[in-house]
Amino acid sequence: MPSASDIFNASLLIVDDKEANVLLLERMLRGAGYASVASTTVSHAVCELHRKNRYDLILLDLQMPSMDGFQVMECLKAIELDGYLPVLVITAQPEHQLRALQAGAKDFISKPFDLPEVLMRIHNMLEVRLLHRESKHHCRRLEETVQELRTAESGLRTTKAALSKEKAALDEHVLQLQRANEHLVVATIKAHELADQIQVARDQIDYTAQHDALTGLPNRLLLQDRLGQAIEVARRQERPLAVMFLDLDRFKYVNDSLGHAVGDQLLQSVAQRLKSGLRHSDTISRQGGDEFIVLLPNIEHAEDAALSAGKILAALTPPHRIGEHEFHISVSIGISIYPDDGQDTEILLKSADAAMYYAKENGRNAYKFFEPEMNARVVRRQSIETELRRALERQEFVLHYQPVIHLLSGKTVGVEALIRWQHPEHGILLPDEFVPIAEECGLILPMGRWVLREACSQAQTWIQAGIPPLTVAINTSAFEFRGKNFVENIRATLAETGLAPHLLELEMTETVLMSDSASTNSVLNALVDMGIKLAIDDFGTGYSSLTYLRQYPVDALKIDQSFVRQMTSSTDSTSIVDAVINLGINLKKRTVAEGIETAEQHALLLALHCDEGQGYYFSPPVPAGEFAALLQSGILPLSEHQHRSTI
Ligand SMILES: Nc1nc2c(ncn2[C@@H]2O[C@@H]3COP(=O)(O)O[C@H]4[C@@H](O)[C@H](n5cnc6c(=O)[nH]c(N)nc65)O[C@@H]4COP(=O)(O)O[C@H]3[C@H]2O)c(=O)[nH]1
Repeated sequence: MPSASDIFNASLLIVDDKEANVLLLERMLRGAGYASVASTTVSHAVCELHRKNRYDLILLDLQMPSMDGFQVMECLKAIELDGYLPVLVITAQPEHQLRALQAGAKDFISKPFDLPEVLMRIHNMLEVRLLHRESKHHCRRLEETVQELRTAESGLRTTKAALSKEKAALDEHVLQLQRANEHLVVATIKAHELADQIQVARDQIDYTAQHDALTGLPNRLLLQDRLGQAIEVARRQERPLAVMFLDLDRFKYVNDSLGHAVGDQLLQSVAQRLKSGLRHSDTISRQGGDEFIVLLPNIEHAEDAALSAGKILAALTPPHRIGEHEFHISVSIGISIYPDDGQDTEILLKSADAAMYYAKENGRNAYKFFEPEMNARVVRRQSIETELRRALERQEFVLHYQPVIHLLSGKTVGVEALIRWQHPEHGILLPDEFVPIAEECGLILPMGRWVLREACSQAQTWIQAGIPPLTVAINTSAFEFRGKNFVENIRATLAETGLAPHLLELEMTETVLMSDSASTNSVLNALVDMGIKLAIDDFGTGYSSLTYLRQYPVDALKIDQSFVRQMTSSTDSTSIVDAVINLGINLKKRTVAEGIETAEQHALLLALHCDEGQGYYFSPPVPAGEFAALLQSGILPLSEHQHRSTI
């Protein structure tokens, strides 16, 4: 098997006509440790570059002007004479995926990018590529040796030495191999065994190319093949078949917080359970990441697929034990049926995928059959992604500001900046509609930098207008936090805008802190050394582990609004809020309640000694001008001396 260093030293070429995409991929690959990454935006140049450099992997965009990805592949075929194209195509159009595989590409990644998945696909493909090359090399050597034995030529002295007279006729040889300045090596070689070994190596190559390295399940290439065949059979026999798209619920959370090694073991355990819950004739494949596809070729009615889906949900219910951890992981399943929901592989997979999103939205751990209306959502999501790319350039983002109130004094002590997208057709879009998509396709990084600069310069503008300094809080996604120049960018932005570091607060979710790596520690410490404040957002909804609270220099805990909302009706929620506030008091961390909407909630939080709060009760998030007017008119009272310590 190729070693990790072989893989990370492999040569890669990125081909995309869009500079921004090239930069994003380059940065991502270099960040992941790949040492040799080249790129071009000129599709005409690819064949010449490959002829010269023989890349181990070419990441090829399909849609390029003048010479598209399909034409590039045709040209590469003339160079790769053994027919193995080391090409991973990148496409935003699902209808191109299968066509690209048929044209010789070995795999595809879809836009928007799912970064961990992209890295995993590249890693797996390089593993297969290098293994393929290594095996080819061995095959060639073995074939040469067999040939040499047969002709006993090329400077090697071979002695046919039968072990016994009867065996003399057999193809067993003793080789004395001696090249200039080398020791004599004596080897006994059986030609028929060599031939067997060659066959084993070939089988191994085929197997590796068609199976997922982590779980041993068929990969997407083999699934496409089997699904295509199953559709043919179903068409001839006029029978239905079912495709199930499975996505693990909250797997990213496990992977991000406990690391890839635990995530990998969990995926293996899930694969095992899936196998146990289905028939031998069914194909269970892993598509990459936490996505699996099941093909049920032998069903009588759609209801049979519902039975299988029910079995899968049940098989995954018992906890998975990984080392000292015990995990409960559920799955959302989308089901499409041939011929009603699609008559080819592509449409069936797309329909199952769309249905899976509905299963997720409807509470997870469930299955849903495809319905035609589900397509609309997928189309909207795709259009949002395309438009998101242009939104930054067209300056369609704005920040709204919500005051943070010191509960005891009633004074405004801070402000949270929240992004909005002024969409030319859909009007104002809230972050839940586009931030997750921006995270998936990497746009969260430039978007985050814009939010930081805009919020800091706005806060500084208010100070210059004579408003007493307020702490401005911004939301930081885990992706931004892990980005390379995160700390440097903040330092530069503060210097540029002139905002004092102690007036900036970064809100992050617990996931960021859970990664427990040396780099998390050093980034947090660098921020604190600069004087920046740190707050944990949505506190109470994640692990809320006491270990990291002690370990990291966090200033504030923001109590999730779901608890605040239920406080007056559920004693459990009140107990949780009370516990978080006490934790804050004991660990000397500020507590900030989110989503205060009523006087009753306000009074209860005051009684529980919560330090600060925000919510519609005081003010919704409003545009910058309106926020300044609320302060200047005294509707939001200000304090000359901001006090932000715990009560
Ligand atoms: N029902 C109710 N809601 C209230 C009340 N008071 C405030 N809210 C809403 O609660 C959310 C609080 O923000 P969050 O928990 O940080 O949750 C934020 C944050 O995680 C994320 N987000 C917002 N802006 C950014 C940004 O600039 N960058 C990143 N990475 N994420 C952002 O999107 C989430 C949602 O933001 P919004 O839609 O603006 O939703 C905001 C805010 O408008 C209330 O009294 N009742």
